[in-house]
Amino acid sequence: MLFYGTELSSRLMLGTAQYPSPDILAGAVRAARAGVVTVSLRRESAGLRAGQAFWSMIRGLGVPVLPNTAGCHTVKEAVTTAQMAREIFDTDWIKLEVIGESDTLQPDMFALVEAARILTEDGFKVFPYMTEDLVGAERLLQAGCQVLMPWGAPIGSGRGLNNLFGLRALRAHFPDVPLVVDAGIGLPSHAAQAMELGYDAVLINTAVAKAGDPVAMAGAFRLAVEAGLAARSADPMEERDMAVPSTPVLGRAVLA
Ligand SMILES: CC(=O)[C@@H](O)[C@H](O)COP(=O)(O)O
Repeated sequence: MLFYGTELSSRLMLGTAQYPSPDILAGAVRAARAGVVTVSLRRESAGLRAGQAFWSMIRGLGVPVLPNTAGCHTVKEAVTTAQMAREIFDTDWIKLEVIGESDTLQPDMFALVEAARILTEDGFKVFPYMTEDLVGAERLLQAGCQVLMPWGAPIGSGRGLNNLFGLRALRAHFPDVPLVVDAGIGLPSHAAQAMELGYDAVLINTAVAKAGDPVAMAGAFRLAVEAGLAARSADPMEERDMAVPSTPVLGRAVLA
C-alpha cells in the first residue's frame, strides 16, 4: 500500500507524546518497528522537551516523520502549524487535526475540509484525522487528500473501534483509498481488528506511551498489526448466524 507514493516499512504508525523518557520512546519505536512516527509541534513546543533537541532526537530515530497539528482548533492555527512543521522537519507530509469539540476531541469536519484544501493547494500531502463520516470523506478526497484517517474512538480513550459499522462502510465505499485508524486504540486486539477490517494501517500513541512497559507494549502492537494484516490477506471466512457442524458425521453410534 502506498501513502502518497511511498511504501512504508510497516503498517504501524506511532505517536511520540507522553512517554516516561526519551530513551523509552526510542525503545518503543524500535520495538514497534514503526513505519512512521508522528510528532506534535504545538504540544512539544509548550512542554519541557521543547525545541531542537527533542526534534533532533525524533529525526535521529531513522523513521519517517509525520508532523501533526494536534491541539489546533481553527483553520488558521492548523495551516500555520503545518507550515512551521514543513520547515522544521523538511517534509510536505502533515497529519491534519482540527479539533471541534473539547470533551471528545472530535474533529471539526467543516474546518478540516477547508484546511485540507488550503494545504493541498500549497503542496502539502495531507493525512486528515476525521470521523467516519462518508460525506466528509468524499469532501476531503475532493479537497486533494489521498489518505483518510478516521478515528477508532476519542483520542486517549483506549476504547478501540467504537463504530464498526461506520468503519466498515468507509472501507467499502473507498476500496482504493489508503485508510488508517487513528486514535482510541487501547489494546493490540483493537489494532488487529482494524487490520482485519481491511484498514491499511493504524496510528497509536496513548496505549503504548501509558502502558506499564511501553517497549513491551510496542512489541505487542507490532505482532498484532502483522497478525491482522496476515489474516486479512488470508481471506477470512464469512460470519454466519446459524451453526454449521465443523466435524463430519459418518453415521450414528448404535447404543445396545
Ligand atoms: C488524532 C490524534 O491526536 C491521534 O493521532 C493521537 O495522537 C493518537 O491517539 P491515541 O493516543 O488515542 O492512540
